[in-house]
Amino acid sequence: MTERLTVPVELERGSYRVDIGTAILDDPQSWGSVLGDETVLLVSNDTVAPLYADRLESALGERDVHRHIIPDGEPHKNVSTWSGIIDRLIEIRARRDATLIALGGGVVGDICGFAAASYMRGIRFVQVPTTLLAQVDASVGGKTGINHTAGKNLIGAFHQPAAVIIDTATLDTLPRREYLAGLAEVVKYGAIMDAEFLDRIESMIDAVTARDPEVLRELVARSVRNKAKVVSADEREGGIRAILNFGHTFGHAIESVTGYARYLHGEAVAIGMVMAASLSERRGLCEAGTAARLERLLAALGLTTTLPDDIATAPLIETMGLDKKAVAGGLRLVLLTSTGEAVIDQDSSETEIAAAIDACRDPSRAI
Ligand SMILES: NC(=O)c1ccc[n+]([C@@H]2O[C@H](COP(=O)([O-])OP(=O)(O)OC[C@H]3O[C@@H](n4cnc5c(N)ncnc54)[C@H](O)[C@@H]3O)[C@@H](O)[C@H]2O)c1
Ligand SMILES: O=C(O)C(=O)C[C@@H](O)[C@H](O)[C@H](O)COP(=O)(O)O
Ligand SMILES: [Zn+2]
Repeated sequence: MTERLTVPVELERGSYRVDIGTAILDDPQSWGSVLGDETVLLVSNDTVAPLYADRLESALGERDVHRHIIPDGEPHKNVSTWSGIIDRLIEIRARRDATLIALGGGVVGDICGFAAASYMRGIRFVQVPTTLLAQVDASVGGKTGINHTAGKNLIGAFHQPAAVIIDTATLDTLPRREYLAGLAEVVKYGAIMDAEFLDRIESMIDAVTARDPEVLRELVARSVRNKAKVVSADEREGGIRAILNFGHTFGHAIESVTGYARYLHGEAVAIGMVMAASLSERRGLCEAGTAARLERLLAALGLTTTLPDDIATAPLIETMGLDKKAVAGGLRLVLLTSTGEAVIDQDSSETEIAAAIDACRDPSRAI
C-alpha cells in the first residue's frame, strides 16, 4: 500500500474526505470512520462487482451488508435502473440511517447517488470510484442523476457523498478506451483553471498513457484538489462551478443524439472541449492557437477530436438547448479566455456555435 493522501472537500453543510491510495478499498481502516452499524447496500455493476465487490465486502466485517447489481453501461443510466435500486432498498427494509456504497464508474456513482438522494428524501452514500473518470471527477462534488432520452442528466439532485475512497490500483483492470476517456476530464482542469497542470501533462505523455502508478496518483490527486476547490466555492452551481462543464454542452449533445451508446462521456467531452475552445477563439476571447494546443494534447493522449459527418449540426444545437445551464436568454457556454482561465458566456450566436461545431469535422482543418 502506498501512503494514503487525503483531500478535504469543505462545504458549509458538512465536509467530507477523499482518500487516495493503492489497496485501500479493502483496508478496514478506510471504513472504520465512514460506517457505523447501519444497514449497507453495496451497489455495483455486472463488470465491476466480480472484480472488487468481495474484496470490499471483506473489509466491512460483521456489518449487515446487502448487494444490488445493475447492468453495465451508459444506456442503463435511466429511471428503470434507479427504480431497481429503490425497490431493493425497500426489499431490505433500509431505514433512513442506511448507507449506500457505489462501487464502479461514474454511471454507478451517478445513479446510486441519485437513489441515495431520493430514498426517504435522502440517505448517506459513499463513493468508491473504479474508473479514472470517476476518480478524477464524478465521485467528487455531489452531482447525481440519470439520463432522459431527450437529454443527458436531465433528472437528478445535488447530494454529497459522506466519503470518497479512491483506490488507484483498481485502474489496472480498466480497459484502455475507458482510461483514455477519463484523461479528457483531467485535461479539462488544465484548460479551465490550472495551466501548469496542462504543461505538466504535456511533459509526460508517455508516462500518462502507460498508467505509471506515481503519475496516476499525481493526476488523480491534482484533479481532485482542483475539483474540491471549485465545489467548495460554489456547491450548487450558482456561478463558478459551471466552469467544470467546459466542453459539456457540446459533449452531452453528442452523447444524447447518438443514443448514449456510441461515445463514452469523456470521448464526447474531448470533442466538445475543442469545439468550445474553437468558439472562444472565433469570439476573440482567447488567442489564436489555444484550441489547436488543446487538440494536439488530446490527440497525443489517444483521444479523437473529430466529429463525423453523420452527426448533423442542427440536431446537436437543438439538443444543446436543453442544457441545464441554459436560461431564458439562451445558451450559456463555458469558454476560454486563455489556457487555464474560463468564463461563463451567453453571447455566442447560433451561427458562431455552428461554425465551431463544423470546424471539428475535417481532420485537415484549421480549427
Ligand atoms: N457526477 C459528476 O460530477 C460526473 C462527472 C463526470 C462524469 N459523470 C458521469 O459519469 C459517467 C461516465 O463515467 P465512467 O467514464 O466512469 O463510465 P462507466 O461508469 O460506464 O464505466 C466505464 C466502464 O468501465 C467499467 N469499469 C469500471 N471500473 C472498472 C475497473 N476498475 N476495471 C474494469 N472495468 C471497469 C464499467 O463497468 C464500464 O463498462 C457518465 O454518465 C457521466 O455523465 C458524472
Ligand atoms: O461537477 C460538475 O459540476 C461537472 O460539471 C462535472 C462534469 O464533468 C460532469 O460530467 C457532470 O455530470 C455534468 O453535469 P451537468 O450538470 O452538465 O449534467
Ligand atoms: Zn464530465
